[in-house]
Amino acid sequence: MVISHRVKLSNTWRPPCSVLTVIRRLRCQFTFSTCCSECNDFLPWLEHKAGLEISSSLSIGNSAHGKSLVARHPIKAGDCLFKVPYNVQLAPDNLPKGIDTLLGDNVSNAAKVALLVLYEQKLGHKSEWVPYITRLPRLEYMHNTIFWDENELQMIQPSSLYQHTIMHKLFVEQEFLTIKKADFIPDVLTLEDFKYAFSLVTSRAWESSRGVSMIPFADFANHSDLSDTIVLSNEEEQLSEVIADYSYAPGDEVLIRYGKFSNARLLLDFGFTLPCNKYEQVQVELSIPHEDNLRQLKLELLSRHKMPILKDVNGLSSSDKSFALKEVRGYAHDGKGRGIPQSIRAFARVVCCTSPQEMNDLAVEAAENDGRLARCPLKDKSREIEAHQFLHSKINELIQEYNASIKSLELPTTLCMVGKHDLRREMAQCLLIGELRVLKSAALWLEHYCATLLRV
Ligand SMILES: C[S@@+](CC[C@H](N)C(=O)[O-])C[C@H]1O[C@@H](n2cnc3c(N)ncnc32)[C@H](O)[C@@H]1O
Repeated sequence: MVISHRVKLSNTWRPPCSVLTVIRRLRCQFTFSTCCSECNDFLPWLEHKAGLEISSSLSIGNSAHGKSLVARHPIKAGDCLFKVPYNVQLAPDNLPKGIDTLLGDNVSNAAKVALLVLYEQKLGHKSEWVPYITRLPRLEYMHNTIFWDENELQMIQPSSLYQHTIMHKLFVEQEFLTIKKADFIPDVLTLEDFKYAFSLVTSRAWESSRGVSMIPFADFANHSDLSDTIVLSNEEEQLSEVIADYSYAPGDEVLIRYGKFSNARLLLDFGFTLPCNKYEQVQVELSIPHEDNLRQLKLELLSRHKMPILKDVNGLSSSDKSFALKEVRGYAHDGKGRGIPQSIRAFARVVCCTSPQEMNDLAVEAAENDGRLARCPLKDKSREIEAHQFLHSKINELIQEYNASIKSLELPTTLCMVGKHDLRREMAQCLLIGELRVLKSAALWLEHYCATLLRV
């Protein structure tokens, strides 16, 4: 049995039974869902297609987050919630053979499944998947940042999600062009149709041995960062399944965890954010200043020690390096504990070197240890403080930027800011507030670290 993962795309940064506290159980289980009467015939249809029972304990409901899975009967931890065989999942090999062969490896599996969704939609009532296809959310209910207009995207400008959305858009456009070139696509198919289908895939599909699959029924489950319930792939029995980690009363919504995803990832791929996301993280980019005389030497030193720097959009080396920061909780007085990642501290130590001799000392120290550069505190305490103050100042700059953006989102809305835009503004606020929380925790940790060094 293996854990199923959400779809990974190569161009985007990416990054699904344990005991939880009673509070977590409450937050995971007791969300409000009502019965979805127009979905009553869905499970019987899928079970008939699969030729076996998929779930005896769940039904499809309506919740604040669209459709949902709801306990029909009391469920105990360890019970199987559902089993969906591979033969009723939509994967690239469901595409008509000619199309699949023509596309070959030229496009991603996600793009192939998107094409499959469009193909089945086009078949209308002739599609064998019609009960599923017609229950997929409509475009107006989707808020993945790929659908945000330029004004909306400006709201998340301080976040790396802004840049990732641009890259993601380019990627999807490229996939669309490749498919168009294969020449079997009717001209009426637009990029907008394709973006919609592609986003349905990123927000509902899972990776499996069949590539990428949409798993009907399973994909009505909503996400909670506090849930430990994940989708498993049973390769032996050729099915995807979910086992209950908690007990549920009839009417409780069953929430699963799509992955340990930050709000940036949730917003890009799924079109929503979580307040106080347990897996919040922020991407921080640092660079070696162009005016630094030792810049070239530093870049060479970093690349010799496998700390590659980012490539810019033209594929050229820039001097930026991106680091993922997670919330730092608490500060151990001895400076130990999780703190901020060693990799960003190491980078700061290199950036702050002021002579080739200092850089050489770092290289020698790396060779004498595990080969990784600048992982130990600098012997010269004041230089160690300087490196961490450099980080602190960069993080503080970001904090100012985030504060200003959050403040601007609090301004009274203009008359045209209604509905969809308000929702996206709230999501932007939620994203920035979460990332700001992470940045502030890192700044506090750095302040403690420097203050401790000054005392000893
Ligand atoms: C796999 S589908 C889940 C079923 C979906 N609610 C539906 O109506 O079909 C994922 C989508 O559900 C919504 N969703 C899931 N969990 C959510 C949450 N915790 N908060 C807000 N929206 C959520 C998002 O729109 C997301 O793209």
